[in-house]
Amino acid sequence: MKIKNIAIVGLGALGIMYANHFSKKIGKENVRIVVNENRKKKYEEEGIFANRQKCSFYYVEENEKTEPADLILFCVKGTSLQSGLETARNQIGPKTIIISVLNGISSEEVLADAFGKENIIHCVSQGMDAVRVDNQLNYTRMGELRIGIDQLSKQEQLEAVSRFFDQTEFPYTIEQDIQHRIWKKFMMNVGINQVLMVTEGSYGDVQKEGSSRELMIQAMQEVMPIAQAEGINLTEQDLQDNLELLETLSPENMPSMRQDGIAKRYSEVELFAGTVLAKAKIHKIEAPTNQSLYQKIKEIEAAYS
Ligand SMILES: NC(=O)C1=CN([C@@H]2O[C@H](COP(=O)(O)OP(=O)(O)OC[C@H]3O[C@@H](n4cnc5c(N)ncnc54)[C@H](OP(=O)(O)O)[C@@H]3O)[C@@H](O)[C@H]2O)C=CC1
Ligand SMILES: CC(C)(CO)C(=O)C(=O)O
Repeated sequence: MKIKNIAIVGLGALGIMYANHFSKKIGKENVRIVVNENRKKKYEEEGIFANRQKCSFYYVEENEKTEPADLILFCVKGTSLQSGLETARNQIGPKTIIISVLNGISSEEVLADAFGKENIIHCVSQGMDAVRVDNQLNYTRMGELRIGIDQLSKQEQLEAVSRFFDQTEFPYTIEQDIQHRIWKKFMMNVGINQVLMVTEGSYGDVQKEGSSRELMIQAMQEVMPIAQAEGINLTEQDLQDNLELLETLSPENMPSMRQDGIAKRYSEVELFAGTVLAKAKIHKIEAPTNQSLYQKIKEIEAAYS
């Protein structure tokens, strides 16, 4: 199994970064950006820029019948995953390997329900400082994808992805326990993303001691007993590791959810506090900080004009 082409659904902060990288490495004709007619028109008219350089991308319309892609990357927000599934449908065949870079703990399940679980490689994207405003993406750190499999039968697909990433000099790490990694990142997002959306802050505000940092840590701590109840051994050490990773981010940058707040886009709160609260209820665990963040974020969104 050799990956020769890929499809990308969602040309936002991460989608632009990955599309730009792979287009340069394997030729833009092998990197399909799957879009509807309106998005294609907009992207072609306005252009897409990565670090102020105009990108050259190959757009494929979602209703076009083509050969299935060898690999597809889902780079939409959780709020658009359902529409992303429809956009992707014509790109996915029985051998297409599927990767979701979405935050949260549920996108792989949603994709498995739609396309089967056989070809899904689990993934976490982390360590980037990508900031997108409209068609302009800026970043200094591309971060990496952490990938892994939930069953041994997927070893061949994992190896194919690994060879492709090596060939294209794409940063990645193979995780032995990908579920743990996904929950660890989830804990981080539950803290950083939600608190900085509510406080309208940037990473610098939670890198120093103070009320924002305290709130962030409280929100993260509430994830731990829930993870334990779900059979994931998330510990205080994982929280400390997340705090260390946070130190590496540029103080003036901000997480994707704060970028949503600025752009008055509906956020991924359902992937974060929404999920924490749903699971807390099942396991009869208190999560007051997430309850309060959930309400505040919903109030912010209700005030969008
Ligand atoms: N930004 C970051 O630094 C990081 C983000 N993540 C996660 O990665 C995921 C993607 O985030 P991010 O890149 O910031 O998201 P963005 O909001 O920047 O981009 C999402 C893009 O998907 C497009 N889109 C939505 N629906 C469709 C569709 N049906 N077909 C094609 N395109 C579609 C949107 O277009 P339109 O605007 O027209 O709706 C938008 O351009 C999220 O889950 C996020 O939490 C993870 C780590 C870091
Ligand atoms: C970890 C962080 C905060 C930045 O990489 C992220 O995942 C996001 O912005 O959604």
